Amino acid sequence: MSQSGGELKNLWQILKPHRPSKMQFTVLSVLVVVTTVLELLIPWFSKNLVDSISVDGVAMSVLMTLLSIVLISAVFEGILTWYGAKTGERICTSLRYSLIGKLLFSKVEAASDKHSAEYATRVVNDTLEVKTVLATDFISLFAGAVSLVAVVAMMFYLDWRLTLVLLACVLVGFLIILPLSLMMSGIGKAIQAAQAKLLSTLTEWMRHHTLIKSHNAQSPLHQESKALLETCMEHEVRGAKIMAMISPTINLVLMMSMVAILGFSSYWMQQGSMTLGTVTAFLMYLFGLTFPLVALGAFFSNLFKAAGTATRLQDIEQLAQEQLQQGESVVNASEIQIQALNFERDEKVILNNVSYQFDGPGLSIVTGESGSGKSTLMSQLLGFYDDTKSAIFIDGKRLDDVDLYSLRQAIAWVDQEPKLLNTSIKENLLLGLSEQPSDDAIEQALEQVGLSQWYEKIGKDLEQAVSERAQIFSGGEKQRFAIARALLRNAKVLLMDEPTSALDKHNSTEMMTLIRAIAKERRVIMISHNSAFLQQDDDHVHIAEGEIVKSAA
Ligand SMILES: Nc1ncnc2c1ncn2[C@@H]1O[C@H](COP(=O)(O)OP(=O)(O)OP(=O)(O)O)[C@@H](O)[C@H]1O
Repeated sequence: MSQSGGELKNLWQILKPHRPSKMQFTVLSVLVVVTTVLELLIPWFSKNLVDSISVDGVAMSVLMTLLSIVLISAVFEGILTWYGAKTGERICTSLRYSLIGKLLFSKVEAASDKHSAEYATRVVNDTLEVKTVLATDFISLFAGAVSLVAVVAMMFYLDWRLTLVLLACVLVGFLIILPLSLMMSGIGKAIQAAQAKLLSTLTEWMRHHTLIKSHNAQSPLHQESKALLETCMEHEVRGAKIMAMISPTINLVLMMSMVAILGFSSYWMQQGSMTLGTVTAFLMYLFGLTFPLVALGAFFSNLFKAAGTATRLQDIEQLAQEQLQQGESVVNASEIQIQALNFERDEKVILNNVSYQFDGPGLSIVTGESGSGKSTLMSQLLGFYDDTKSAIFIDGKRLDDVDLYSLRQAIAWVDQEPKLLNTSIKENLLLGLSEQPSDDAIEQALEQVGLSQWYEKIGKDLEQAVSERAQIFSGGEKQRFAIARALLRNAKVLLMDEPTSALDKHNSTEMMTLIRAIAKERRVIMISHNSAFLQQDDDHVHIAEGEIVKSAA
């Protein structure tokens, strides 16, 4: 199969689950047929009108009928355009929703080789190409194809000689336009790739704005953006060049047709084998052909552009998905057992034959040198990696058989640099909660983590936006906020990755007091480089080169 053929097949596979219902398709077909029939009647009645004109005047009944048809036809055309666009928009929205779901439910490692902004570009921009084809071009093509067949039939009926002249011109035009449309496929793909690169780079720069400023990197990056913009422009200009060739070609075909038709018709009129009314109707039908021909040209060029993006969208459709809410529920997570766990990536052993057990409430401190595998071990407990699930048991149930949704309700992860979404304080705190706690319960959680003063300071306004760089928090406040988020979901186990790393001595001591208080009711597994925090009763796990070398309860 040719490359374009393969891409068209991919596009169909992507769109198939989102195609319109039978009902929508029927409504659309009826609208197309009615609109086309009405449009075909206009030249026919015009012919009757022209042929009825005499020195006595014009036949009023023919004139009134013609005016009524013109009005009704305009109304139907409006309804068809609106309904077609609505159907196309629905398909595009359904496709985007499905792609966003694939991204959100994908396995941790499935999407890790791409920059996140690149996926965002694909979902928003690549689907725009698909939407153009569906919401406008397809409907135009559908209506155009029906009217093309009908117009040609009417023309044959009016005068087959003139129709043959016209068809010969159209065939020549079509053969010129088709290869140009095929060229748009490759250009479409190149434009999408260049725009995705620009967007992901810009997102990255804005995310690390302070890093860039502090390193005086603005000018070189600004220059770099020029190269990216120029690549985008080059592809766009190539696309515009092709489009610039398509439109005049269509016009040229129409002009040639017009000259040929006028020449032949004046000859046949002088011969007496054709009336003025027939020529008028024929010219009106010819005018009516412009729309289907332009629609055909636009459809093919945009279709190949959309097909070019289909492979990129299929990458998202095919991301390995995680199945949540399947298997046995985790309720307490009071016993976490790791049995001979091995974790390897890129032929490198990261965790080697790790066995350990965490029971009930209390504090476990995981120490080890940088890169020894502490965070990797903790992330195994959330069931992110299929290949290690059989080595982990929660309350006696193998992680393979456990419902991951309930597991992640029971075990909360507090990152070293707590992640905050660019939304309100409240939405950040209640992330993923199905039952919304009251504002009082939120206030209590904030008080429990020592954020009462901070809460007063922000005017107790939970709807306040948390910007991406979260300037309303200090490092320690952000950590506490993330702990409050874990407490609000009533997690039974808290995994904390170096919660004191960004804090001074005073704040570290306060944070440890808070963690110890929380560990009275829950199991807290805390990664730390600082073994000075260890107290006699603590459970201490020391990792070196992916192996547990010392543990004490
Ligand atoms: N999914 C993965 N694919 C490839 N390598 C990985 C993966 N997960 C972890 N690693 C590698 O495993 C090693 C251990 O990383 P990890 O983050 O667990 O160390 P750490 O002990 O927590 O270090 P630090 O104290 O500096 O945070 C690193 O070299 C890391 O790159």
